[in-house]
Amino acid sequence: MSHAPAQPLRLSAHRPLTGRVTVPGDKSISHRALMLSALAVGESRVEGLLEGEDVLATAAAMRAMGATIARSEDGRWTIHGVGVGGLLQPQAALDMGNSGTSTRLLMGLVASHAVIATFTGDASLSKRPMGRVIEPLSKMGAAFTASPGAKNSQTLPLMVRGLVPAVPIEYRLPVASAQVKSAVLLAGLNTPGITRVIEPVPTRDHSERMLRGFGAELTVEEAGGERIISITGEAELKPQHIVVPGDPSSAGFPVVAALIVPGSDIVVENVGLNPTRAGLYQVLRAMGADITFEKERLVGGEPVADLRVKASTLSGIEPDPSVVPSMVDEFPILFVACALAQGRSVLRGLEELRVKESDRIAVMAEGLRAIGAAVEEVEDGLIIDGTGGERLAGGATVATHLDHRIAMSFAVASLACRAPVTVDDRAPIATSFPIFIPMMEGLGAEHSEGATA
Ligand SMILES: O=C(O)C1=C[C@@H](OP(=O)(O)O)[C@@H](O)[C@H](O)C1
Ligand SMILES: C=C(OP(=O)(O)O)C(=O)O
Repeated sequence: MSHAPAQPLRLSAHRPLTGRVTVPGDKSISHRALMLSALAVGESRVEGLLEGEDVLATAAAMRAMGATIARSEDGRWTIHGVGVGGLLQPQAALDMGNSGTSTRLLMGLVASHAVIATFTGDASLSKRPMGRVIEPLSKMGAAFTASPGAKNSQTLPLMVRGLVPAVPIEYRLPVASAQVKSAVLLAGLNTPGITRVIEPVPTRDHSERMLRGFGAELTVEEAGGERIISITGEAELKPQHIVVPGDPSSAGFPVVAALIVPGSDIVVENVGLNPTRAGLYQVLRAMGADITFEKERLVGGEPVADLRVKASTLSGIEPDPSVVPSMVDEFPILFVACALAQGRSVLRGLEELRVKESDRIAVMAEGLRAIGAAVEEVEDGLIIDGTGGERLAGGATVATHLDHRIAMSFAVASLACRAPVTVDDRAPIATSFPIFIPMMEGLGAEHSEGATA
């Protein structure tokens, strides 16, 4: 991706956004569906799998370690697993592309298998911290080796040698990270005895839900605000039929677009609203957003609704930091909403945003300022003085730094600018939301002249 010529993107809206759209499947659930199906004995089927580059990296890695994974023409996926303990030695390095989730969760799986795997990634992923999984997985017995001469021993490329049998641990998460939690639980799957993770702050619980769904023995206790998750190892997973709900993180882009383009009225169908993921919608509603949840239902054991969204006058907000884990990937698009709201927004407790695909605090601050927003960057977040619904100047080119959420956030911001914003490279969008541009066009957004290259 980093070697291809950059493909700029410019979106604009000359009329209200209208219509009904469906966002692709949830990225977090899609990764886990492939991994657990690949460890079950027999054939699992997955509907609604996100066919984004990050998830395809997980599929390729699971194939390289022995699973048979096929997509049928109707978009359903079938996976024949190898059984817990049955992962095979991959014959080449596992290329994780841009995907932190694939890397950290798969390191967990490899940690307790008789496998040596080298993990590589793109320029963005190769800067992201892996110490957070190296620490607990080393305690379980895995060995991590950086390339000879590497400046940093905690970034990709890294070679991981699993240990069989691995050692069960009790691990208190030092950062609120579902990826670290999941890495330890997945390592625990093939580890004798009970592996325990203590979560001081709840994070997305898709791993717990799905591990149980596949038949693993997993308990969750709540004590003094903490969650204690225990998994009994050497589990046998039974194949499942999984229906993946739409991704609430992806839905954030059309939702905010409809809120900020005057007169808009749209429906985003089939959006997953697991409480550990739905913080954005809670915060937007508290800002005055007109969002109604229609046809609330359960899909694949996860709460889902159709979101009806009408353009709204938004007020600035200071969300409680406890909401952060439930919307950690949605802050870039929330910053855009805040830049157009009435009054000041104080968004803090966001230090984790600095270690995502880009430093999302710094990159959003720079881009928002370039398009005319009043933004102050602080160590753990942004303070934004909104325009009160006035359009931003726009006109600038913003750098995406191989970060899909930055690209989509500024493509949406462009809809509320006097002159369109040029997003320097649209390619990263394919990691999580390959149909983002046609979907926005379907709602009435347009490519500006000369920007369809
Ligand atoms: O477990 C997951 O699927 C994810 C967890 C979050 O990362 P952290 O665990 O690093 O916060 C999130 O940012 C990422 O997009 C997906
Ligand atoms: C942080 C993200 O993903 P990952 O960590 O899997 O790269 C994201 O999708 O915003």
